[in-house]
Amino acid sequence: ITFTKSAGWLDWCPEPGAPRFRLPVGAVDAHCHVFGPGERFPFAPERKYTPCDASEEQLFGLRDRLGVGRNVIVQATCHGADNRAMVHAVRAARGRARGIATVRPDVSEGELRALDEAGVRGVRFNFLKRLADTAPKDDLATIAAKIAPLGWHIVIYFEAPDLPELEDFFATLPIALVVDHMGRPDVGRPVDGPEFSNFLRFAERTGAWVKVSCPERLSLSGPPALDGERNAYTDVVPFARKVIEEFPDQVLWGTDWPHPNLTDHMPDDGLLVDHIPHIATTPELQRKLLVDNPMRLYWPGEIS
Ligand SMILES: O=C(O)/C=C(\C=C(/O)C(=O)O)C(=O)O
Repeated sequence: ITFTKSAGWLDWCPEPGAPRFRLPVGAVDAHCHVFGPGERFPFAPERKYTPCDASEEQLFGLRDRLGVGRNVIVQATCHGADNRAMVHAVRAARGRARGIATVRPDVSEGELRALDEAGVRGVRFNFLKRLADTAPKDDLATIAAKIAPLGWHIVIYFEAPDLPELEDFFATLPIALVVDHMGRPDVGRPVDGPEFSNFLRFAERTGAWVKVSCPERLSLSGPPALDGERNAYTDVVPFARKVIEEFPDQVLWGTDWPHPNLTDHMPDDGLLVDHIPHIATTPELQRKLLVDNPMRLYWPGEIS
């Protein structure tokens, strides 16, 4: 089977620059994906975009180039609930990766146990209509109840305007929550305005973990060419810095490689690493963000 990439698709950066910021040993890229390869792991018929191929070998090549130690590989919506590509990549990492799956409410206990044995530690609920048809809340609650005995958590991907309608449902879920990309705030609004304050209150209320990832998705000021500064994405910095300083023990970082559905530019992953000291401004905050927090969530048995 061959697949044609969606119109306007941007491939990931083939030669990311070496980061100036040295990641601490054992740093975890807590949000990344693999795509296919399509001829081996076909993309789902119900997908809403068709990506390029992005294999585990290429992901691990980036990991090593950036100085990352481990990965959390999140099932991409283009694969629907067919987790084979993600599971293959997690297994290929030989203990240096965990997985986040997509499952349907009729998933069996045996299927969940097999995913757990492979290194999966959670499922993702996606609320972006451009990515997937969101399952009814009853189905999501069914999935949450099924995965709770495994000690898994739920990764939630939503946009800031949708939080008020979703917040009470999220608060009823009986297991830990991990929020993708800070809940996608509108960084054109004030960081101390009602919208982001509402998000911070939600994180406080639910104890949710927060990924301070994807400045390239959220920025209105854009990549370095426009800013002229190495750290770029300067308009996202206050939001990420605020989350890190409010919840230093509940934040995670990720590259989001291979960066699906970016339209105006493709980030240099080395630049995304150089963004870190601008948002986590001390070695202690960097260590929590990059090592301590993701290890506690994904490799609790390996914390020395
Ligand atoms: O990679 C991301 O986290 C963001 C996006 C896509 C997905 O997460 C996905 O398809 O699974 C997006 O915003 O298009």
